[in-house]
Amino acid sequence: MKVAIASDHGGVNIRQEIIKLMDEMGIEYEDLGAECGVSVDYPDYALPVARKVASGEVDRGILVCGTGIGMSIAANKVEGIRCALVHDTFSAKATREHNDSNVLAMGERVIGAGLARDIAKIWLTTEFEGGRHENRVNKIKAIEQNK
Ligand SMILES: O=C(CO)[C@H](O)[C@H](O)[C@H](O)COP(=O)(O)O
Repeated sequence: MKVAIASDHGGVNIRQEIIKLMDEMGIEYEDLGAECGVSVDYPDYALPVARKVASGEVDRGILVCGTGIGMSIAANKVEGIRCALVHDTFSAKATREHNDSNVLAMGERVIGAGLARDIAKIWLTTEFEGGRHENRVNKIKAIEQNK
């Protein structure tokens, strides 16, 4: 699996923690910034990650900002992206099993690095269940295509 990861200035610490986790897990990743200590605009970081996931260049994306909200709103504007804003381990598992989410967003001003690490680990290792959930995800895809 290959993952693209990015944060704005509000999410640098959790991004570094998740990069450490992916190194430990042997997961290949592309780190798309932002540089530490510079104030940036989160859509400029959400978009490249979302586009790489949507095009199939990478399998998944992880985005971190202060709340995770701005990143998730921006990423979900890209066709094919199902970005889940997650701050608990139950949702991390459920959004993979039920929504087949392909981007994870978290907020560094909301949760600590330890919980973010647990969430990312679960999200990265949980499979989509398919079945009834596949029908529902297909309905989301149909909305995108105005069907
Ligand atoms: O997108 C956000 C809010 O929805 C993020 O939390 C940003 O990191 C935040 O808005 C950045 O705020 P700052 O005051 O410029 O640090």
